[in-house]
Amino acid sequence: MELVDHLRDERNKAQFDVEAMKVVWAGSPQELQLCDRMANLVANHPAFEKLKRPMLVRKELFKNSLRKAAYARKLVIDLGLSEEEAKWLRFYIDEPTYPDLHWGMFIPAIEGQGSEEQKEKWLPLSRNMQIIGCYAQTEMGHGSNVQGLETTATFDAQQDHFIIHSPTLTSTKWWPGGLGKVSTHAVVYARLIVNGEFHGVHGWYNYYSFSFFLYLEDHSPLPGITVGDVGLKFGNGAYNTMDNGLLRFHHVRIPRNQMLMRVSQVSREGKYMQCDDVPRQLIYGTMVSVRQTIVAMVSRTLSRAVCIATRYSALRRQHSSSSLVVPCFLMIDYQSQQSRLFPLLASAYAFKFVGEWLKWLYTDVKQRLEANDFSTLPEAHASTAGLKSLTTSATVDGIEECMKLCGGDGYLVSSGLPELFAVSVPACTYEGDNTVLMLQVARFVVKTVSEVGYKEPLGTSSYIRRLNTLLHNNCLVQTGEDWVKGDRIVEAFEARAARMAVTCTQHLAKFQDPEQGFSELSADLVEVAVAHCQLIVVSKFVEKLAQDIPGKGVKEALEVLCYVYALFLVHKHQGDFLVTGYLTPKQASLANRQLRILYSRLRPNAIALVDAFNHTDHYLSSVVGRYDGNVYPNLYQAAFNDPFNDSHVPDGYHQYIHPILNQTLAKL
Ligand SMILES: CCCCCCCCCC/C=C\CCCCCCCC(=O)SCCNC(=O)CCNC(=O)[C@H](O)C(C)(C)COP(=O)(O)OP(=O)(O)OC[C@H]1O[C@@H](n2cnc3c(N)ncnc32)[C@H](O)[C@@H]1OP(=O)(O)O
Ligand SMILES: Cc1cc2nc3c(=O)[nH]c(=O)nc-3n(C[C@H](O)[C@H](O)[C@H](O)COP(=O)(O)OP(=O)(O)OC[C@H]3O[C@@H](n4cnc5c(N)ncnc54)[C@H](O)[C@@H]3O)c2cc1C
Repeated sequence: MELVDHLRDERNKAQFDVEAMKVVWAGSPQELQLCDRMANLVANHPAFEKLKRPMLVRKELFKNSLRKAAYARKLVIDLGLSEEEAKWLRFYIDEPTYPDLHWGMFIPAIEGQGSEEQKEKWLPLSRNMQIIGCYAQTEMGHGSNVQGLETTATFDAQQDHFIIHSPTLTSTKWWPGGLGKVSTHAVVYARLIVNGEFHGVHGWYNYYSFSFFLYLEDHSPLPGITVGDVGLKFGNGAYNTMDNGLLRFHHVRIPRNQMLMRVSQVSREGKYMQCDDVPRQLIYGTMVSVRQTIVAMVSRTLSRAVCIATRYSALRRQHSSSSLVVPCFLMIDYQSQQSRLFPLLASAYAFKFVGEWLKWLYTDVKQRLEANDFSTLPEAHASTAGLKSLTTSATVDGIEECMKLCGGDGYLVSSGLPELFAVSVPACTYEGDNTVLMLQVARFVVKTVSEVGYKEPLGTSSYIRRLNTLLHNNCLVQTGEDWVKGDRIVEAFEARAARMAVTCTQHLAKFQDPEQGFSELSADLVEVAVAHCQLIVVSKFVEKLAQDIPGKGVKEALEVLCYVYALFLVHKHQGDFLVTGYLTPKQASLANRQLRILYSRLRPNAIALVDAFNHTDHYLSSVVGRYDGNVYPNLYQAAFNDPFNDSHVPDGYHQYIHPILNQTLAKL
């Protein structure tokens, strides 16, 4: 039977080579081929069916996710998949499970913080999954505040042991993924006590937390250990496939050599030593690595929501105001729909490119760290923290907007959007609360501004070198067309970021106690950080356009997306641009007018731009976002696939409805 493509007319409107755009989106022909292969492997394997997931209760859901993880492992072994292929396989299975933490945090923590000897011992076991690990840092009373961790690790020189203990209820390890039911091991963060003294006192810290490699359980917990799941989380399905756990220690003894010893060591005699050439911040290294991975992945999450909303918008018709009978307007042709949808489409591409750049930055930093060069660590910390915060917040807001853009049908689980929202929301909190991370960026920016004159700003903050120009030269835009020039756009974002940073730095200087100033100005500081991070995203998009991009019309389509992203932000934050005096109201309104023109240029390419994401229907798992656009019969069918429609008479009908109809409520 010939398949009807309900979006064919839309696809025919494309003004660029979609196959070439797929390569740009994927990053390279090899990446495209790899993702395509793994996506289809998952889509065509019955073990990875996921449509019934939201109907399962927690225990069934969890068992189902264990089954999928086991099949994934079997595929990795049977097909001899590489670590990179296995990563994409897990990604397309599209279900948070314990291997994410095992591969994403437990192994990187050992790689980053273990001594050579420890790595040699534990990494092969971990990589073969003979042990399964998690990353136990957060406690019930301390998440953002890592300095506040209360779990203790006391050295017992007599027995050459550490004694791990949870002294208070609030010191209970709380939230680590994979901890609750599955992990056999954990990297546990704790305060180190040697000879009755807290160690590692430093200018920045009252005390440090240290990481220990711990054996947790083999079916039942070891003596002195209490372990469990933190309980049901938001959303049907969603993050409930993960066993986020709780963990308490009652004077649990572990051998001394289970302290991860790259950053600091405790000798047999109980002597504490910090490696001179390794900065303390390295114990935060795993978080930097995962924040980078989140940024690398987040564009796919946003692209998925945008793909669903764009396809449905290009299918569903509404009535024109002149005729309430004949449906004529496609939803996507409403200017108001475009002004909500197209910036999200542009954001997905913008986040993809900034994610690529961040991956490059992180790879470079990692190589330097291995050679004990720590000079670019502050830049890497600020960029990973800030971009993780900016992109996850925008993505989660974007998914919610996509749900609304699909009207009532977006709210149906069969649209794929509610579960996507529920599974994504915690990304704004895990791996660092987004506000707390923005405050870290603000510290970095303010410090850079304060050091002007005696320390050269580098990398993403090098615009601060031109502070004088950015503070005093105002925008030169005279026409709408002036706004679609890369250097002009970047300069506008630089001037806004620099002016906001300088104002905040001046306000901070008025406080005698800098920490009090930082606390009182924290809301303004977050805005400074947002401006700095948006500048990074815009400038990386503009830099991408300067590269050689093959394929008919591809570069032109990307240019439109880049300016939509940038001018949307100018419009949204026009208060910043006006208050800092960089823009006049006329220039701001020219930017907005140009944005509308760009929307009309983007419109014919909209469907082709979401097709270029190359998402399978399995990955989208959305009736309204299907590739063939055959929405209505499938929407109708999906209603009857709901087990609630198995019977016309629901449980309880006879018991609770009949008494009302029969006027026999008195017998209840
Ligand atoms: C929307 C959909 C998203 C879809 C994403 C898909 C994801 C796929 C990825 C798959 C991979 C893995 C799966 C992951 C699943 C999620 C798991 C979640 C796991 C966790 O949540 S683990 C726990 C994370 N916890 C945190 O992040 C805690 C946050 N808090 C902190 O980081 C710190 O406490 C702090 C905020 C940095 C503050 O610390 P402190 O007060 O001690 O420090 P100061 O502010 O005084 O700074 C001191 C000094 O140190 C510098 N610095 C701080 N942090 C770092 C760092 N990480 N690296 C380097 N340097 C750092 C700071 O700049 C200061 O320097 P200065 O003195 O100014 O020079
Ligand atoms: C799904 C999920 C998975 C997780 N997985 C893991 C894991 O595998 N391992 C692990 O160790 N942890 C994990 N966590 C824990 C996670 O890292 C923490 O929740 C996170 O770091 C935030 O800490 P918190 O919950 O204590 O929030 P808090 O720090 O209490 O923050 C609460 C509020 O206070 C504000 N706030 C806090 N501090 C400041 C400040 N200094 N200035 C201004 N505002 C502030 C925040 O912005 C936020 O609005 C996970 C969490 C979730 C939700």
